[in-house]
Amino acid sequence: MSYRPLCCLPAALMMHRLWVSSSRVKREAKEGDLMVQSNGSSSNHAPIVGDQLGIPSSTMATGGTGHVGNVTYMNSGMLGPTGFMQQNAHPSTSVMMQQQPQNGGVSRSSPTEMPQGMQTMSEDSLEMRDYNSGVHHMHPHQMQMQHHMQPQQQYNMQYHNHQQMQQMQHYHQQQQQYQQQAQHHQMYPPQIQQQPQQQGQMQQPQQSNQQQQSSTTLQHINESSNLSSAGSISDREPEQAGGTPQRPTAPVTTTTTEKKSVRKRRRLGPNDEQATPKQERKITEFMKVGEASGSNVARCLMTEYHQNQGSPKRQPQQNGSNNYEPQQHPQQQHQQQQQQQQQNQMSQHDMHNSCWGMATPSLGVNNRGTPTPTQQQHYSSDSNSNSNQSPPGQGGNRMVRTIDGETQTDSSLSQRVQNNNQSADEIAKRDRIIEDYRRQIDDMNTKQNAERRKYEASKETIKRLLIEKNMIERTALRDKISADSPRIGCFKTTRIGDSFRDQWTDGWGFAEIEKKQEALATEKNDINAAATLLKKRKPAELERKVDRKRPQAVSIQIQNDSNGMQPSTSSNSNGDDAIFRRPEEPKEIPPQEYTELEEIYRLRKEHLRKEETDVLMEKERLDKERSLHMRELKRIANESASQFKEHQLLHKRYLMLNLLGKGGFSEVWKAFDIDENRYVACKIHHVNKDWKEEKKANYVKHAMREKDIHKSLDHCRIVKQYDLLTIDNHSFCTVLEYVPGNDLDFYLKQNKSISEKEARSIIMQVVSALVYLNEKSTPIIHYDLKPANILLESGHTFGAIKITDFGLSKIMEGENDDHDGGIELTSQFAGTYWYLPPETFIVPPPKITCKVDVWSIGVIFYQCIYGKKPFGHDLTQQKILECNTIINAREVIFPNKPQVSSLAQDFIRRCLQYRKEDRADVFELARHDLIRPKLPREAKGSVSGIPRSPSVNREDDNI
Ligand SMILES: Nc1ncnc2c1ncn2[C@@H]1O[C@H](COP(=O)(O)OP(=O)(O)OP(=O)(O)O)[C@@H](O)[C@H]1O
Repeated sequence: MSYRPLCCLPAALMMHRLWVSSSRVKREAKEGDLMVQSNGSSSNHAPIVGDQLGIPSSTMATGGTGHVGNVTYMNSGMLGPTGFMQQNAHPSTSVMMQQQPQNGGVSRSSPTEMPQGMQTMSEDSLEMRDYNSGVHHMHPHQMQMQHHMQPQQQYNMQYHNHQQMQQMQHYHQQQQQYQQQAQHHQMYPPQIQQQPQQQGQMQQPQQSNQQQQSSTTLQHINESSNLSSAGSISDREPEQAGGTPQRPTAPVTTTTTEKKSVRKRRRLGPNDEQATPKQERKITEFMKVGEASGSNVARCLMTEYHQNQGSPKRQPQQNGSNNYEPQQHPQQQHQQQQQQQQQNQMSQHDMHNSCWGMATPSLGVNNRGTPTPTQQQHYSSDSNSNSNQSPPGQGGNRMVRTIDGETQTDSSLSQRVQNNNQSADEIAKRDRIIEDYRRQIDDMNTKQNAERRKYEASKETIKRLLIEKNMIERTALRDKISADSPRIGCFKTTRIGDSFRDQWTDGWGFAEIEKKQEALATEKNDINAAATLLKKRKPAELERKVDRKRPQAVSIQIQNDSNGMQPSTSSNSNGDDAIFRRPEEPKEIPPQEYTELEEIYRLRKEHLRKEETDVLMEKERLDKERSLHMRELKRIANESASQFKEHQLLHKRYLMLNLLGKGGFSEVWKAFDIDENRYVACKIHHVNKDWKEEKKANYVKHAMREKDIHKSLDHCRIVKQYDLLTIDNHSFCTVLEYVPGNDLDFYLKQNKSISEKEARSIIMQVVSALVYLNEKSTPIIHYDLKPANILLESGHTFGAIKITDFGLSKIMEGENDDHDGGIELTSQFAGTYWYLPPETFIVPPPKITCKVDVWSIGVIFYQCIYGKKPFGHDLTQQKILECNTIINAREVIFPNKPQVSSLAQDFIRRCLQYRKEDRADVFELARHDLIRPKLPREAKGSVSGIPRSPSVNREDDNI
């Protein structure tokens, strides 16, 4: 950048610089650091000013600050007399006017400063001249600031830069025009003088009342040919030293100020004023000056100056600046403006003086590069508190005091130094706070990492413990199975023809029971025989008493028995006996002995009956054990053969524990979800690699449909589906809610049948789930309802149930599907035939509806109560198909035992109607008296709009 003496600058260029400096002024004013640029740490400002003004830096620097003050005075002197600065611009702006950026006046304050400067200069056209950059050029100092800024601060500044880009572009173009004109004429052409006014009118119409002042100012600028000599600090000095023109307004009462200015110039020496400013100065150097300096006095005065100027744009937020000052409330602004207007005429002169007086320090502030916007904001806050909130009168007094002599200037200098120190303290304090925050963040991160490690460790521990527990359980189970196998039995591989098959062989427990039963039977026979013989030996006296016509053979038999002889077959004797041998007639025994023996035999028979019952119960138990044992043996065999037996962790989440069961194409594993900390059932679907592609596709299609249907269901009587995982190319897994108990099929195998009450409880819950399925916008047919798909939560039949396995489910959707008429049956002969209705066996099948499930409910209810299926109980699936068993199942027949209520029978009958049109639907079942909610007597029959079922008399409801 090049810097030209102010005296050589055209007015337009000076205007531009005024704007540039005004933006500095804003920052100065906010920071209130009049002497910032005097800080030796940033030498780029002071030398520039000194050189430009012909004042050596060394001379200017008074304690590192005085030269700035001088420079500012000089600048003020340059402009002050014109009245321009008095009215419109902060005196410090004159310093900026001396800067001649090489890029054609592109040099400007940072956008973050600019708005404030604009506010300061907004009363005339000056501010517009700085917005003539077609491209945003970051002020070097701003760049430097950004370099030192925190990222967030940089972002803020860049953000504001961006906001002001377009506005700046317009001004920049104008600036270039002015510069070109100024270079041509080297004088102050009239059009340039007028231009700012016009622009001011365009850009700041609210400031039109100050245009006259601007014109005056320009005129004074023209008249100020000896700008370089006007190197005074305040507006008063130029009047003295430079012989500058009079102020058009406020009466000149600047004696004190002028004296001060003169004294200051004298201190600087004559050469200072005459020194030719250097041309080559970097704006960055300028900006660096006074980085750490600040002055509350200047800030205060500056603020008051602006208040007295009545600029409504004083608020930094209005122009998107970097929030150097807190935004003032509009009402507060208005009040201040009113106060300022009232006092304006009275204190205008003083104000102007004070403005010029504060110009010097404000230059320092202007050129002072505060380290961060945050700091600037802080300073501005101070400034605000010192100025904006102070009564104008007080501000005026302060200004007067400030300009009241050199002693006072010295004191203000020391105050500025003090403020600088305070600023440094503030910065240090903020650094400490930032450091504290950093430390806190680091601590939190460390804690978070530790927590994460702990969490991972807990998961690992849970996993390890679960595996350990499972291994123990597995071992215990296998040990038990091994121990039970000899007693209960086991599968033995035997050769049958050419092939080998696993055949079941009962263990010794069954043999023992057989032996017991045989022994009991023998004993029973013996007792019966002895009792018969005893009767034959019954004494005559007793005989006569009882029956005088008693056959003699009986007494003979009793006699033989008492003699230890086997009873003869005399009772069966025929003619042959009489020919070959005639048995001896049993001798009669004494009545006492007969009575005793008779009692003994009777008691022994009773005992035998009890023993027989016990043995039978034992056999039943053993049978149950055997079915459980057989299932466990199969399960263990399947588990051992499974690829998931080694406690795999599916998707880093599901720990496979043990196999629950194996279906046609799937295996269900109990697993533990270590993310959710709950047990789940993982149903793993396998696609056989050897299948044809078509079959594979069909299987996957069904599995996907099951998944899609199941995941949309949310009912307490339906097993929930949590997740779907892909395991490999041939298998995937659906993660289901784990139901700890057995399924109803296993329970019925164990217990044959259950009570009607328990059966009704189960059926009630199943109907509830079916109502849910049928109330959906697209109803769902389960199609595979059977005891194996009803899970008993508690493991017995007097608890909650959940239905599962939607592998064959059908959704009643699509254009061709009529919800009432039904849907096409696409997979005929799939499912379990005992539980499917007749229409599903008809070829071609008619449309099916939810009444398929209703038929299944009837079969399940019947089976639960009677312990057998109503149709084809002893038949295999194949036989049922061959014999058309279900197609011929026109009427259900109820056994006499166990006794079942007519309500239950009616319910079953409504389910097992041959024609689906005659059969009840799910909603009718829900309304059936058997399972509908029991309500108070008066409300019966009219609850929920569901009419009471008329078919059955509730008197029978004695289940
Ligand atoms: N969510 C679950 N919670 C607990 N056990 C379950 C769960 N789902 C299924 N099981 C059990 O897993 C075993 C196998 O279930 P699956 O549904 O595969 O059997 P299936 O119905 O006999 O087979 P298929 O699906 O071929 O008809 C059954 O014993 C069943 O009780």
